[in-house]
Amino acid sequence: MSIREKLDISAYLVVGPENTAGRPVVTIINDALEAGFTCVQIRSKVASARELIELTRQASEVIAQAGKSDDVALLVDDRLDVILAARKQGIKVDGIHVGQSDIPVEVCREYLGEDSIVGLSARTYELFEYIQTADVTQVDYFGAGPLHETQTKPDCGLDRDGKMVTRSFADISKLAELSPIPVVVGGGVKLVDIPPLAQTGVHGFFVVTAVSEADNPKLAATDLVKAWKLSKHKETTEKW
Ligand SMILES: Cc1ncc(COP(=O)(O)OP(=O)(O)O)c(N)n1
Ligand SMILES: Cc1ncsc1CCOP(=O)(O)O
Ligand SMILES: [Mg+2]
Repeated sequence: MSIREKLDISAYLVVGPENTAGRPVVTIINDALEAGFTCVQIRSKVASARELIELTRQASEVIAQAGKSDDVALLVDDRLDVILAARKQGIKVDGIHVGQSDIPVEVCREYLGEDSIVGLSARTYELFEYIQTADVTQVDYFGAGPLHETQTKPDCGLDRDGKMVTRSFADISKLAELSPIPVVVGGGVKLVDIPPLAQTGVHGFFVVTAVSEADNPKLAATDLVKAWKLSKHKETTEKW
């Protein structure tokens, strides 16, 4: 089974060198892997292409060292060029995450191939209509949010009138119900948000700050994974 078919976005780390309070990105990724995170995305708005390729190499190696190359997907935000260059150097990169104004998903699919993962950020305005009508034939999951305003992405959730729209748990439940593909929610997600988020029916959460800027990233990541699993377990047992 390809990693695309196995994709697990339940605990998804997004990280770049500008988010780690000076610590190496690869150390944060290692902590998250040990804690049970299931998906990793390299995202940097400041790193050069060469730096991104190197970060991707290190991330791929640390996933391999943990014996998780077939289970934990490694994606890069925005940079199709970086992924293609990394692959050319023999680095295992599993896919891309793009937003509404990035390279179109069809182009990503064409260049990356059928076994790769293509994630897409949902549009902010008229979100519910969009999620039901968007062409998702080339898309593996929607990224949605923000749950809360966040410094990591100040333009996140800006509506057409420039106003910030955060999503309530009721909105997110509706999103999970209407979306034809899995949804992962991020933007200001903290430990306290995990139990209600798990109950909405989305497939997972993504975080930058809650792990990569924590005093103890491994402990923070472990608590997030535990909270998600416990909430999901409770949901299953309560059904019976
Ligand atoms: C999992 C996930 N969801 C959403 C985003 C945001 O992507 P995008 O809209 O392209 O914005 P930037 O991250 O490029 O600023 C994401 N990266 N990951
Ligand atoms: C919504 C979003 N998309 C990419 S990064 C990001 C913000 C993540 O927020 P936080 O740093 O609070 O986890
Ligand atoms: Mg983008």
